[in-house]
Amino acid sequence: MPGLRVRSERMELGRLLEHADPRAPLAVRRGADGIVGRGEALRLEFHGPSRFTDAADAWRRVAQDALVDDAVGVPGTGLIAFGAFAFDDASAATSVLIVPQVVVGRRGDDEWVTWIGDQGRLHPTAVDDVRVELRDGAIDAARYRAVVAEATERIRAGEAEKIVVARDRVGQLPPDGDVRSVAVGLVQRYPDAVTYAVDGLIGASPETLIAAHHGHFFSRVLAGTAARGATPALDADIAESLADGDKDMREHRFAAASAIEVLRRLAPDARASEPFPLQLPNLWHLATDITGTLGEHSTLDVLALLHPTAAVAGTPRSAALQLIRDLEGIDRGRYAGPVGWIDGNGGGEWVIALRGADIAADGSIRAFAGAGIVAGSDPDAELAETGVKLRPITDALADPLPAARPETPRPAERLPGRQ
Ligand SMILES: C=C(O[C@H]1C=CC=C(C(=O)O)[C@@H]1O)C(=O)O
Repeated sequence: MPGLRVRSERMELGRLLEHADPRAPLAVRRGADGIVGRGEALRLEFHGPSRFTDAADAWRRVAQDALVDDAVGVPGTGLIAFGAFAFDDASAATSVLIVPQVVVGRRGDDEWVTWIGDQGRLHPTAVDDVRVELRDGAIDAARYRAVVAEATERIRAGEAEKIVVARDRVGQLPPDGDVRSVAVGLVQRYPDAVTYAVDGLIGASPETLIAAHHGHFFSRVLAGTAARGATPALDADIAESLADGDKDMREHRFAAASAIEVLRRLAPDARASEPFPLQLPNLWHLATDITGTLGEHSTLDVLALLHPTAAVAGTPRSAALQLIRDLEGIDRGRYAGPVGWIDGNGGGEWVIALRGADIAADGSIRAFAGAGIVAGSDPDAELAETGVKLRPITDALADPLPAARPETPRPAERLPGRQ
């Protein structure tokens, strides 16, 4: 196959998401910045345990053969692919790398368009509203409480120290529903999160698995959660007690340790912050930031080792993965897998596909949210926590284009025992 011809040039753009395909948007956005793609110049699919290493090898070949003329030269210009990967080695879900026919992007003051091949056209169209209500999926509230109780039993029995178990909600996109409006709603409400839309997977993730540019990387591990307080004083107390709390800190340390261990193997100079409370519009998380020098490693090579961290699987990893299969009893698909983009040098940005949903080709929607279970976890509290975590995608589907950003959390969503 002849190499892809890629050309990036500066161009003034309007609203980025208006350039995406309404039914199949490709986007990775944080606030005003981000990249948006349209069309497919190349689509590569992967399955099974070797999906990351197969993707890394295939991508190296594509990048080697590409003819790139990049007059802009900032992260996100030149050859890029959007990607989304299944959570579990045994998943039936397809993992993909998609090179669009056209990419538009903005980073600070830089705005550009990238043409891949000669089929791409700019075709901005106004974003339409779409409204979808989610309902119970395979794991309803009662079943989730039972799953959490069973997970704590298994932990007591010594089968694992931490298990992240999830529940699902489902819905149906109307024919010709404009999926871009969901992304717009997420960008508006969660400007500091990464809004992703790749091959039907859509959400606003606060958790960066690996972002690497010019050999330097950043990773943010999140685990340990509390809903926001209704007043500033309560909110400050909640953040403080989250950082002082034994259960959440244990839950966090398992996740941070799993990422630090892998990243130090790849980058001996990797440095980790102390855990700190991170404020999101709907909740607090405990966060650890890790930075260092990645050298020549492709971000896909990193994903092969780093995924799944104990923020989404558990500790020890293989025992937790088997327990997740047994206890949840459904295929997570691409929920909690890596989603993001990669450039021709292997740099890019991958977040964990959290706070979102997967929309299948027939319009069926499945949203997931999970919680880390350790000794002492309470089923009611974990159910409430997953309710708060489902809120970004639930709200974006129910009311994608709010006139103004909403703020304080709804009282019904406050987590038991915290306020
Ligand atoms: C598994 C999810 O969140 C993870 C990330 C942050 C905090 C988490 C927690 O406190 O349990 C989870 O580890 C999810 O949002 O579905």
